[in-house]
Amino acid sequence: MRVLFVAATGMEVGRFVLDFGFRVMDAEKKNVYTIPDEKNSVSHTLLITGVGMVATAYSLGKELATNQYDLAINFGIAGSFDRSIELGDVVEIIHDNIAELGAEDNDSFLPVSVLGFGESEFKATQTVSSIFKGAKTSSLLKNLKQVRSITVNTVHGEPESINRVQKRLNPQLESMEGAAFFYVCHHAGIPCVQIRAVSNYVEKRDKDNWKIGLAVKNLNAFIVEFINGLQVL
Ligand SMILES: O=C(O)c1cccc(C(=O)CC[C@H]2O[C@@H](n3cnc4c(=O)[nH]cnc43)[C@H](O)[C@@H]2O)c1
Repeated sequence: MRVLFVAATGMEVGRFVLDFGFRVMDAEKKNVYTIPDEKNSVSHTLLITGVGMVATAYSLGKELATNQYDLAINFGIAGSFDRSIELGDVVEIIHDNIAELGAEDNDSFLPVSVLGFGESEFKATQTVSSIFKGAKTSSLLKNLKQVRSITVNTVHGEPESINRVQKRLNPQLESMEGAAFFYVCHHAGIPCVQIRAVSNYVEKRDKDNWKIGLAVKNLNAFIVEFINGLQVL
């Protein structure tokens, strides 16, 4: 099984890279790390795309143009609108939306689907529980909360715009890459999942409230279990 791990920044993948010895194999591709297992039966690749939808679509499209994978997993940190999710919690995004893709029309927003120019809503095509169904795996891989997210170019940080997007789409999370990842995977026909750890609540911007360290630690613990779980499938 070939798995492509996709993250926006090196900051989000620290322990994961060290533990498994991912290495840059091609000097021309400094954002692509690989590690075959001893039996070469599972070949993992890690792609660091850069932050945002444009960087994600470019890097992922380029990688998938010349390589085949059985599964792609997008992982990173995210902001939460939903206060029942604790900072540091790891969740699975099963529905994502390119929230700003459309047109303003007086007081309403017309999504790109209504304009007749395509889709802005995407679903994960796999779930973690379906991947590990029937396998003896860590409890971290079980009972993962499934949530709905939006993907934005501008991180929400003002009460007025936060209220507006909550009224329109009622998202639980937001990131800057997730829906672009789903978009590319759908078009390339690659099964895809998205895992994120909550680093902050979506609120008036105050970086002192963010728990990036905790989110990255929990996210990496999850990914380590995910890779270990793949070995016993
Ligand atoms: O300094 C800032 O204001 C700031 C705002 C958003 C994100 C950052 C980062 O350093 C992380 C970028 C990375 O994290 C994801 N992320 C984390 N929290 C959020 C959020 O509340 N809304 C959207 N994206 C978020 C995002 O996917 C980026 O890849 C700094």
